[in-house]
Amino acid sequence: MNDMKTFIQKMPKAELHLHIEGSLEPELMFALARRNKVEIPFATVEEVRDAYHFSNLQDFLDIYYQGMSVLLEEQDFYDLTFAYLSKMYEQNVIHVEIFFDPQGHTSRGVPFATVINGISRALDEGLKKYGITSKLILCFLRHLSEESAFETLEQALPYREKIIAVGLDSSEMGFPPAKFARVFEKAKAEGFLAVAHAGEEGPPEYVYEALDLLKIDRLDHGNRALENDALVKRLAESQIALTVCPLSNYKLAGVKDMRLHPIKRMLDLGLKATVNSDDPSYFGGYVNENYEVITESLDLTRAEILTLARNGFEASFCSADEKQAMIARLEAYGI
Ligand SMILES: Nc1ncnc2[nH]cnc12
Ligand SMILES: [Zn+2]
Repeated sequence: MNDMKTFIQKMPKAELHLHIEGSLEPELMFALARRNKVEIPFATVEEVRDAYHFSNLQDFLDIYYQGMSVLLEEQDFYDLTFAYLSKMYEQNVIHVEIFFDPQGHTSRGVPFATVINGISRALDEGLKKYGITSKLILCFLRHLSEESAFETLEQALPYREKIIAVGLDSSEMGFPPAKFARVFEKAKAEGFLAVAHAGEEGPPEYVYEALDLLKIDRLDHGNRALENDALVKRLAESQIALTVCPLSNYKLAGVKDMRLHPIKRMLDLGLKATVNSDDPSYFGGYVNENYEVITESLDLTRAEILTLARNGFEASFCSADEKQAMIARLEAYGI
């Protein structure tokens, strides 16, 4: 496994499913709580880590929304994002497409501008300092109203050149994609691409809705699509990519044993699966750790690992030329 670990570490990679607020490490949470004089219900970093045991998505989300309460100033969003990019540089991740949850901040009185300016200043710096390219995806919180999503889309319009796509996240069960069909229709008309979390906990019908009603360009998670053969066939034929998050699936109890993780089956079925970390601070691993755990549990070959990495570049929202350049770097590495 050690040489596989080195192979994964050195391989050029992309990350396409990362909630920037989910990269808030306990150490930074404490530093920002102190800097901003925000009370948090933990006395030590260890206490925070001890609280990270979840039996489902909602369990996690309650702690995730509480954690982001320390983010108040533009510099906080900069520090959060730059810390993530520094980690990605160490891991040989050369391209990232990151989600942010504006409603998690505007609902606390933090202006949209503060959030996006802090994040995008760090992304610019990440390109200058590390050569990491990036795209930003605005997610609507699906447990909130359609009206709130429309308001958020309006707030985003002055920043449209900084945002490549809209997405849909938060509590899945009981909040089907159909609820946001009109918001996505408007976003697409404004020129944004679209992604949505679907089939993480929700049924295959939610994946169908994301495809047919939200007209998504990429599917976040999609694990439960495997329950429906016709849906698998459609995903395979269209080659719409799935942004799979192995450690997240394990920590949120969707997958009880990593040896049963479906990502290898997805590849065998011809699905365009990619490897991502979701909320690395909460789930115990960044991109490399996600590759490592599936490689070890599922006995993946180098060829399968390279396919997953190639899928990440192909499924990115970069131009054809940019994709080709990244794939060339991977091919040079994999030979
Ligand atoms: N895994 C996840 N699913 C849905 N919403 C999220 N927000 C942050 N992480 C999420
Ligand atoms: Zn996610």
